[in-house]
Amino acid sequence: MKPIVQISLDLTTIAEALETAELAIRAGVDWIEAGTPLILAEGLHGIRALRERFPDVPIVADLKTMDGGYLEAEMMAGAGATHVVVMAQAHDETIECVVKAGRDYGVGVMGDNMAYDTMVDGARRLEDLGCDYIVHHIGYDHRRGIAAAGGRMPSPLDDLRAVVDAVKIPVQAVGGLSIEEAIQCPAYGAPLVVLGAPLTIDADAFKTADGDLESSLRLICEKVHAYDEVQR
Ligand SMILES: O=C([C@H](O)CO)[C@H](O)[C@H](O)COP(=O)(O)O
Repeated sequence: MKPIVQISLDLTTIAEALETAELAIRAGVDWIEAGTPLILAEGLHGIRALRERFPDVPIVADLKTMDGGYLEAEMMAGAGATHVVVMAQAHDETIECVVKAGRDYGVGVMGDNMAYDTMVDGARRLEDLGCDYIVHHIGYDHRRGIAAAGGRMPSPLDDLRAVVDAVKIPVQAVGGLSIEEAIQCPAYGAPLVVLGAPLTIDADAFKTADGDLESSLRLICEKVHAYDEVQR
C-alpha cells in the first residue's frame, strides 16, 4: 500500500482538534486520529465534529478498547469513525467482538500491542484474531518513566522490523517518534506513519505545539509520500 500519514490529535477540546486537523489536512496529512484524550474529553461529539468538518477523511478513534468491544466500536462507527483501536491485552472475545463490529459497520480494526509481554507475539495474536492493522506502540508513560529513571527511552523502531516480519497486515509504529524516525517507518516496511506528541502536540500540556507546524507537517508528508508502495 502507499504510505499514509496520520496525525494523532491528543488534545482535549473540539475547537483545538478541528484547528489542528484543518492545518494538518492542508499540509497533506491523510488520516486524522481522535486521540484518547480527545475521546475522553469530548466523546462521540468529538468524532461527529471531525466527521462533519472533514466528510471524506478517514478518522481513527483511538479507543484503546479493553472490554465491551462491540458497543464501543459500534458507537464510534455510528459517529463517523472509519477505524477503531482494540488492545492486544484484551481478552480474545473482546478483540473478536471489535472485529465483528468492524465487519458489520465497515470500519477497519487496528490492534495495539502496547504493554504485551512480547510485542511480536501481541502483533501475531491481533492478526490471528482478525485485526486489519497492527499498532506497534511504546506507551507514553512507560517511555517517559524509563527516561526519568536515567534509562534509554525505548523507540517503536527498536522492534519494528521484527513486528513487520511477523505479520502480513499493515503496521504502524507509534510512541514518541522524532520527525526523522517517523519518516523512516516505510523503509522498515510500516506504511502507516503516525505524527504524535513530539511532532505536533506539546506532550506536557496536551496543546498544539508552538512553531510553524504546518510547514513541518508538509515537509514530513512530502517525504513519506515520496516512498513507493510498501509491500502489504
Ligand atoms: O495513543 C497515544 C498514547 O497512548 C496517549 O494516549 C498517542 O496517541 C500515541 O502514542 C501518539 O503520540 P506519541 O506517543 O506522543 O507519539
